[in-house]
Amino acid sequence: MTEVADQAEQVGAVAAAPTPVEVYAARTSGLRKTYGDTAAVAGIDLAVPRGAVVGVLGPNGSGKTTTIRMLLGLIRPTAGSVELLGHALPDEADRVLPKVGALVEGPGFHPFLSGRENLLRCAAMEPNLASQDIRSAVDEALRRVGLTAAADRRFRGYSLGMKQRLGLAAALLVPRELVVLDEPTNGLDPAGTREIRQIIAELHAVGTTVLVSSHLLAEVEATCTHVAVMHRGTLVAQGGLAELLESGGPHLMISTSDLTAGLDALRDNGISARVEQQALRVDLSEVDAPEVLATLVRADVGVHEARRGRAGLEDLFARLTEEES
Ligand SMILES: Nc1ncnc2c1ncn2[C@@H]1O[C@H](COP(=O)(O)OP(=O)(O)OP(=O)(O)O)[C@@H](O)[C@H]1O
Repeated sequence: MTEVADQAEQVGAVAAAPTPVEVYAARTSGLRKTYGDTAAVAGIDLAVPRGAVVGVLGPNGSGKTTTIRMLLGLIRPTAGSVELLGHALPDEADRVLPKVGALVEGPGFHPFLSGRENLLRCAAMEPNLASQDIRSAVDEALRRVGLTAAADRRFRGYSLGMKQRLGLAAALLVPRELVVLDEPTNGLDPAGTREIRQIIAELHAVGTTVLVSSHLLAEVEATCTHVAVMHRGTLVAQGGLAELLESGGPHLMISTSDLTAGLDALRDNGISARVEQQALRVDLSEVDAPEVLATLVRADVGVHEARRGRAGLEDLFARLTEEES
């Protein structure tokens, strides 16, 4: 497992002077939540580096939402601790939560008020927003999520995607140091999904840390600098996306004149291979590329092209969360 914590600890050690806690926007230690006999989250040490865009991935029921709710102080952990922007939760919640924007399931908007009216109510509760700035902050947040035209319609009539956008607008009412988004693309069409990607990129560009849970691996691969993979309430991997993908191991994709003959030749020589996208795919963790090619040539299998590939996030995710059965 590639540990972000290790890297961050090293950064802290080299920098020496600043408080090491500043390396993280969020950190948990032994964080656990049980419901009866079910451990929704089974004691995790999550480390979210400042300035990163961290994608929290995991199959249904793996504990993503429960983790996010504990991070935001919405539910109380059974055990373990949470630190946000260097402050312990829940003791220092009042100090730190105004700096954290969040989009979590079921935002409590009023169904009979318009989107704008709902946001005005949210804005009035923001301690870091002066009353004379409320109107312009609401207008800007509505514009940013593409809701200006629908701003004066009742929330009750909003589509799921519009409700998501309004939740995001509430999270973005004031500049935040950390933005936490639970499944932000839920209910959005491809254009809406692209807009969320754009908003995350904008937040990242100004140094905001973003923690985003998602089922969409391609989305995470395109937007995130780091990933945390959850499975059955545990954290099975966390770290920089590039390093984690690298740890997935390189492979060779070979186009040949005869896939079946190629597959047989490799297997006869103890090299495991499979057919993928009309090519032979050979894992290079136990054999090197020249040996693979020499084996094919010896068996008189024509090699048209051979190129090294890296495991994608989908491969990595499948490997980490495969059921043992
Ligand atoms: N309030 C609760 N009472 C009982 N069990 C719960 C409660 N909340 C969550 N769980 C259980 O805890 C586990 C983790 O749920 P959680 O919602 O955190 O997973 P998730 O990864 O967010 O799933 P999904 O991707 O489906 O949203 C599941 O088995 C779920 O049924």
